Amino acid sequence: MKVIIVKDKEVGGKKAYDVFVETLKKGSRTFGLATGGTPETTYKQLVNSDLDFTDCTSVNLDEYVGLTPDNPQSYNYYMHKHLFDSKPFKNSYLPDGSAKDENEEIKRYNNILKDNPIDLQLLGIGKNGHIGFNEPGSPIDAKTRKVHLTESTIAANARYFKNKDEVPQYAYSMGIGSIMQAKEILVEAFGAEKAEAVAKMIEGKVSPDVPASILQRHANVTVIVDEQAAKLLKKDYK
Ligand SMILES: O=P(O)(O)OC[C@H]1O[C@](O)(CO)[C@@H](O)[C@@H]1O
Repeated sequence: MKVIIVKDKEVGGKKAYDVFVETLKKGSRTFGLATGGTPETTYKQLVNSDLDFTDCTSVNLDEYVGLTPDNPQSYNYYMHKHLFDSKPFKNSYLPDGSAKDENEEIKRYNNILKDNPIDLQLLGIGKNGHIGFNEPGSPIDAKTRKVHLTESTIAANARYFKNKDEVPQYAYSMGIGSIMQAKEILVEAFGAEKAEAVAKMIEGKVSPDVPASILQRHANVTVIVDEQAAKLLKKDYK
């Protein structure tokens, strides 16, 4: 893993932007995208740049089950607000939280992933080490599936809802197996509350108990963390 420690999330967003520029130069055209607070500074950099994604495809990691794409708490809405409305892609795919037939929706999304191998996958990390919505204990070879969110994730994401009870209990998430298929992976983590998960991801034992630790087995991972999120790392990454 290549570890880059930056002062704060603003600088982190700029470094992530550089990774996007480099990978576009190499010919990357399919991007796996994440939501949540973490990638916001990255999307801000992309939006304020002259990069053009109109010949690119995006495939998002996850979506809440039960939310329609026009629901302001849905990840579909988030992506339009933070990226797609300013930087449209040729094709943008997200799981459809309002799909009537859940099994069909999962099949549809796995076919999308088969047809659109990801060049660069952007990831955040949950406080409990989740990537996408792959909570601790998730199988490491899983494809897209419906997952039950943990209390820790529901509590963390409640800040986007009126109250905790409004947070959906289930989500569709790309599995760890699908994430590991990406040619290149970029993980971002900012803030002290991510420090423990970051240390376990980079320096801990590889274990399904910390889904992000599986990334140690991927050949091309860059991690961008701010000083707070890096504070429990033992090795020197300068
Ligand atoms: O970036 P946040 O809001 O701290 O969330 C951590 C991660 O959990 C998720 O929200 C789960 O999908 C990711 O998208 C995100 O990067």
